[in-house]
Order: sequence, then C-alpha cells, then structure tokens
Amino acid sequence: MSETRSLPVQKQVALVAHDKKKDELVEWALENKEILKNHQLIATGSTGKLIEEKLGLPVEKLLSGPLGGDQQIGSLIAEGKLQFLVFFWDPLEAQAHDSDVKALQRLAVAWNILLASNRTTANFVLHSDFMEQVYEIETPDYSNY
Ligand SMILES: O=C(CO)COP(=O)(O)O
Repeated sequence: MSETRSLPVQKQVALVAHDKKKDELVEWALENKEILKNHQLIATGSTGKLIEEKLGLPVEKLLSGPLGGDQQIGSLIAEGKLQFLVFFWDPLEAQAHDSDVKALQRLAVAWNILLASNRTTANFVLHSDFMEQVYEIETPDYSNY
C-alpha cells in the first residue's frame, strides 16, 4: 500500500553533477533558468556554487558530494523534503565515493521521487505539469519493513 501526497506548486529541486558533467548541467540550467527560478534549488557543494555563479539564482548549498553532500540529499529524500533530483552522474568515470552515489540513487527510487540522470529526462520533467501545478505522488508505505 502506498500513500498519496500532494506536492505544492513550488518544488524542491536538487541539482547534482559529477565533475565532467558539470558543464552540461550548467548549460541545461541556463537554458531553463526561467522555470528553475520559480522553485527552490538545493545542490551539493561544488555544483551549487557553480549554478549560483552562472545563473545568479539562490541555491542552498550542502557539503561537497564526496564529503557527505550526496548523503545529505539522500536524507532530504527520506524525510520527504525533496521532490525532484537532477543528478547528472558520469557513466564513464569511476567515483571514489561510488557507495554514496549508489545510496543517493537508491533512496530516490525507494521513495519514488522524480530522478533525472540525463538532459532528455530532465527536460521532460521540467517542462511538464509537475513543475506548474499541485501534483499527487505516491509515497511507498514501508511500515512492514
Ligand atoms: O560528487 C557529486 C555527486 O556524487 C557532486 O558533488 P559536488 O557538487 O560537490 O562536486
């Protein structure tokens, strides 16, 4: 059984990118600044600093990903405080903090939140009703676990 939750119009959006994917994330965010500015942006440390500099929008910056930032984002997901994770992870390079990367991806799936790992998916979500309306999502019930 799952529970339905109504998400407010203004969404909490997390932006995270591995080093070689940061330019792509910044480019995507610049293209979509008009939409992103209507939402609350959260990011891991280095990604957040870049987005803030390049977009001039306020970003809540957590720790750097490898130093706990990925886990902080995961914790927001588990607490129901994040509704959309844009995570441009690098498919071509091993990460020293791979266990944190996996844990973050795992929690996004476990809590059924929107997760975009590439630009095409990020565009679909960002240009959808989800970003403009109160939206109902299913939150899994783990009370038997
Ligand atoms: O490592 C990251 C995601 O796994 C991103 O962290 P930074 O934004 O601090 O580079």
